[in-house]
Amino acid sequence: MPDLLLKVSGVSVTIPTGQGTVHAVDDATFSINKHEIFSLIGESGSGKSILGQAIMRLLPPNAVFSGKVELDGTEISALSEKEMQKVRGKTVASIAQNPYLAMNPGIRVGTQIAEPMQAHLGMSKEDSKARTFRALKYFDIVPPEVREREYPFQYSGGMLQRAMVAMGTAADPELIIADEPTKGIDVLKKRNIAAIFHKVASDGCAFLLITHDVGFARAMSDRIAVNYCGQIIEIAGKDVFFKEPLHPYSQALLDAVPERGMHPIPGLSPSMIEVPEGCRFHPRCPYKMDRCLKNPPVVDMNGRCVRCWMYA
Ligand SMILES: Nc1ncnc2c1ncn2[C@@H]1O[C@H](COP(=O)(O)OP(=O)(O)OP(=O)(O)O)[C@@H](O)[C@H]1O
Ligand code: NI
Repeated sequence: MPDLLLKVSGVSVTIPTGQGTVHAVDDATFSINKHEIFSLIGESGSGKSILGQAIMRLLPPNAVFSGKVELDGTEISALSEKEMQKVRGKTVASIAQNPYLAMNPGIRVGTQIAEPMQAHLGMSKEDSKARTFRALKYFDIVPPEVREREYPFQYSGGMLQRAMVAMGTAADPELIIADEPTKGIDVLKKRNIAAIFHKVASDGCAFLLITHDVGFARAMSDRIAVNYCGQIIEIAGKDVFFKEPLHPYSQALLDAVPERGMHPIPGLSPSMIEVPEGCRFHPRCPYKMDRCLKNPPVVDMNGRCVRCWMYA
């Protein structure tokens, strides 16, 4: 048995708004093993980021959470906010999407990297400084003694991105949640990010990658989960998934990537407030049957899961 790290069981999140209740996440169930790179893909607005926020306990204040999240045997969804603060950054860290927003422009980069080590690992200033030097060198931000003292505006975009990863990994977390790490960056920088993540992963850290960049997910992941309209509709090993996606939405999603002819998915993305009854994909599905108006079961085929009547 692989070593279980994160277990998410029946997690749902709703957010009340002036227009109605947003069903952002519905019944999310999956797990991530130690050292594993697990990607959550799916179209914009399908609830990927909210699921990441639910795990980190960083949801919008009015969001309503239910379900259970366990990390390394601890039920983190039941911790007090104070206890959760100790977990955040230490056991599970997130890497923000936009380094320009995530870094404090008025504080030296070295100080920002050292801070989580002092806060979460109780390291002395000297030790954290030595580790920061190592981290800067590790991520090719050189010379460290100069770069450490610089402010974010003195960094290039790529360097800032690497500094963000250095910040996220400074306290040696076991799991990193990276939401859209390739958003708005060019192919070359994307390769850099992939290389950095692989490097961190090979040192034993697991990843939850949240992305609608199917190519990036393919290059990075051990396993893939597909999100549609707030629900995970398929979970599979990367190779089998790309060879033979089972859920009709997964098939449509892969047909929509440039390498496969960019065939658009027919129909419109559903509302997250008035979600379709039964299978949420049925209004757009070419294989629709009568029973698709009822909630489909999650069919488990030796660890490969698909939420679809065709396989029930
Ligand atoms: N603070 C909020 N208040 C109300 N609704 C929200 C809030 N944040 C997100 N939502 C809604 O929750 C749903 C899921 O949003 P989420 O950001 O998780 O999607 P996503 O899959 O990450 O999309 P993207 O790929 O564009 O980042 C959307 O319908 C969104 O409008
Ligand atoms: Ni998002």
